[in-house]
Amino acid sequence: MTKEELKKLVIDSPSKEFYKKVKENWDGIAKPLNGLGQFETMIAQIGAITETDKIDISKRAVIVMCADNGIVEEKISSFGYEMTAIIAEELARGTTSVSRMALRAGADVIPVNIGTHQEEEIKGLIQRKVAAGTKNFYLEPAMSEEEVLEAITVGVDMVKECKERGFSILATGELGMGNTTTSSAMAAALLGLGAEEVTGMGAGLSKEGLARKYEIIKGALEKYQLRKDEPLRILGSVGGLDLAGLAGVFIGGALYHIPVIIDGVISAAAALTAERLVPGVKEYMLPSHLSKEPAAKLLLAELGLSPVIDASLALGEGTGAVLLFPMLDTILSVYEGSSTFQDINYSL
Ligand SMILES: O=C(O)c1ccc[n+]([C@@H]2O[C@H](COP(=O)([O-])O)[C@@H](O)[C@H]2O)c1
Ligand SMILES: Cc1cc2nc[nH]c2cc1C
Repeated sequence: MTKEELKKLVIDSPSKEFYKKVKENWDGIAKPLNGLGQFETMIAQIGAITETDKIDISKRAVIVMCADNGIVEEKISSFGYEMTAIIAEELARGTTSVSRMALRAGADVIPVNIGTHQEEEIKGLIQRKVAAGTKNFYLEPAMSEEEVLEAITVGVDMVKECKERGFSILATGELGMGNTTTSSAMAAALLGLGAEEVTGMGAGLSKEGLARKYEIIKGALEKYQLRKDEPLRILGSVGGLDLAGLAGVFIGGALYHIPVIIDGVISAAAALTAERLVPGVKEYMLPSHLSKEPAAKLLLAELGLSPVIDASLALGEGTGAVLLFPMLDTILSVYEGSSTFQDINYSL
């Protein structure tokens, strides 16, 4: 996709008619009005996106974008390129946290190599490598504009393929050491905040490590002088291939009318980037959990979304997003099978 094609994308609003129809179905169920709170509106939103009041989210997947970040060379993470490769292999084997959770939740795992550092192919991952990791953004921009656009296109295309394969809902996930630094830097730029307001411990850091992470992000923000309204330049300067790919997944969800679940801080940074790139995309997003990373809350608030799980998760891979599936299943069992006021011969 070119920059011009991206700019020209127009997103239709999800169907107001089906939103209303689903809400009316909820209101007919013999329970307190809006008793299932935000879950009722989530189901209505899914109905509006998929244009039906017969909600079916049985064919589901989590897309896990795997990539490396050159910024790990600045020791902002306790782990380096080797750990991305190790966990990516585990992902391919089905032995990572998200693999286990997806298995239980009835979701397929779609692991995508959008840019790991090693030259060798990681078997079992879908090969969509845009580059062998990004550049160290403390020294030079992480990616060229062409790379950013190519990574966004990978994400959009993955959703197109999922649509063709009959998936009706998608969760987002990622894997890549250093990506809480890229996400924090992006959050600071997108929200106009300082490094200390948005930066957390990532996958675990010492006190000194955290202080260095602040300094690196602060230095980059000074270096690039990013404005809130230039999402493409923000991605290229301090972002990552996983983030750009996930922004593409959110855009793809809106284009192909598939609800896309946001995961943790990296996914949330990609979600806000997608909305800034193509306004209207956020209507196709579902929040899941509130990551322990401080930027997550700020990013979700900017999108006007409130997560339903608050459990200090800080794992990534799409684990929090996958956790929403069994919750939605439980809620749908009420939507599909509960007695209505009519069934109990009660008129409101
Ligand atoms: O999703 C989150 O909110 C999240 C929070 C903390 C850590 N992570 C995961 O940990 C890795 C990044 O941690 P770090 O410290 O290397 O930036 C990456 O693989 C993420 O999937 C993810
Ligand atoms: C072991 C490990 C597993 C992960 N999964 C996602 N990010 C990760 C980071 C680490 C360090």
